[in-house]
Amino acid sequence: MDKLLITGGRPLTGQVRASGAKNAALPILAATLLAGAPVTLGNVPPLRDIETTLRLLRRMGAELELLTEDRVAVAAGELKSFAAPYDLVKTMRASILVLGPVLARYGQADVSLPGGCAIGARPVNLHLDGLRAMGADIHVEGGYIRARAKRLHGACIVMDMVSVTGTENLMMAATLAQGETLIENAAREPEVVDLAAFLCALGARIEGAGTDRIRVQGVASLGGAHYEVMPDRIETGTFLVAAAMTGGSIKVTHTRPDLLDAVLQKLREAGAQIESGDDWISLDMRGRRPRAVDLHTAPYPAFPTDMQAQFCAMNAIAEGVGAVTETIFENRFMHVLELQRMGAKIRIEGNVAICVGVEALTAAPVMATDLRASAGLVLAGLVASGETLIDRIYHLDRGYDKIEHKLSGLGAAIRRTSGSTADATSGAGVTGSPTP
Ligand SMILES: CC(=O)N[C@H]1[C@@H](OP(=O)(O)OP(=O)(O)OC[C@H]2O[C@@H](n3ccc(=O)[nH]c3=O)[C@H](O)[C@@H]2O)O[C@H](CO)[C@@H](O)[C@@H]1O
Ligand SMILES: C=C(OP(=O)(O)O)C(=O)O
Repeated sequence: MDKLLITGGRPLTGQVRASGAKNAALPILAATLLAGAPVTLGNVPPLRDIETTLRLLRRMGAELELLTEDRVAVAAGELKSFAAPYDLVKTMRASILVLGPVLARYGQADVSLPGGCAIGARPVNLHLDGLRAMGADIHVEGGYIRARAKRLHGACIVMDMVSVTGTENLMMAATLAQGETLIENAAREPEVVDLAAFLCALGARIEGAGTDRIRVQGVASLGGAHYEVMPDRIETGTFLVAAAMTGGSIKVTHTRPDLLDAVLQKLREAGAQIESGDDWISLDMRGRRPRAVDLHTAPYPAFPTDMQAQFCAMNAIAEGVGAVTETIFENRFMHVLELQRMGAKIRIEGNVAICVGVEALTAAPVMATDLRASAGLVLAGLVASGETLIDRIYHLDRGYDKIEHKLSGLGAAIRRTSGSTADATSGAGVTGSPTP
């Protein structure tokens, strides 16, 4: 099993390119199942989750061609299977995103329940309730969601909670439903907007994406298109926090500053000097230690839960006391236990992690428990004295494109080790390329 070995203490400097957004590419790939003609996608990040999705699409009968590392052609003319089996779904919750498209287009879908995971229970009741309101007959048996419908019809759906993939599933299903669907209390995340733009490029009629009220007029069929996936705001934010923690100065290119307002505001509070242009963000700490920040996670445009672990790592070595409140997932502080092992002074009170910053962390062997917890540990390793060994980095590979290459390009001492040996060359074992 691969691990990351990091020697802390080097300020990050230089320029790094953001990859395409995992959380936009996953629903867009699922949406290709709605397309009646071939689709090509660009800026698709080469990640483990993308590989899994491509495997799932191929298993269902889609024809895939990897044009370059980040460009893929998908022809999903006629599927031969309407099932998303457990062996693929168990590794990636986003597989639930095939439910809406397949049901809408083929009138049947059998999707394995994704189950709980390290960050919380993550039920899918809102997805199922919304599809039922659109006329689907849905049973959950043997761990599978079995959904049937002659043709979905439009409905007015008020979502009890803001759900990103819930909104995406219902919006995709509504594109081929009979009549109008109104989704109230919809997620406003930029990835929902990117998916809507892709669906509109296929011929869907969607208004209001990016607001909490999305209106979809169903059409009889969708065509094909070429589409470029938006940049990854969470990867961008992760690099910026890494620079802030190490007292560095970096520029992230091919990104979207307008999508990171809440994150940039907290970095400014921490003492970072930030500048931005249309597609770049620069951060300069001028060698200073960051100040601890208070924050609350909440749906977009508020502070993203997917950046919470990285800010916990920053608070761990910051000056002062910072309180981080997690309001989205009930169990998203797994990284705190590992940070404590590196000397962080953090205590958890309910859904708040209160951190008294220490001057330095010390390296320790630590265990990655989920995707962003892993990112938090990588950042801690970049500032800890000594060599930090991070185990179970397959979580990290789900969502970060060649993170060790990108960080070493910024001057970090980080390398991947394979299997039981801890002496592999830098970057060995990168599993980034999608292999459909
Ligand atoms: C692939 C993808 O885009 N993943 C993102 C998506 O996950 P995901 O879409 O799974 O997260 P949701 O927005 O659905 O979850 C928000 C909250 O709603 C609850 N809930 C959700 C659905 C449901 O049917 N019932 C229910 O109770 C969840 O348990 C959670 O407490 O949004 C999360 C919140 O921004 C991010 O952390 C994930 O990175
Ligand atoms: C929780 C995340 O992803 P997923 O919903 O795919 O588990 C994430 O990207 O931080």
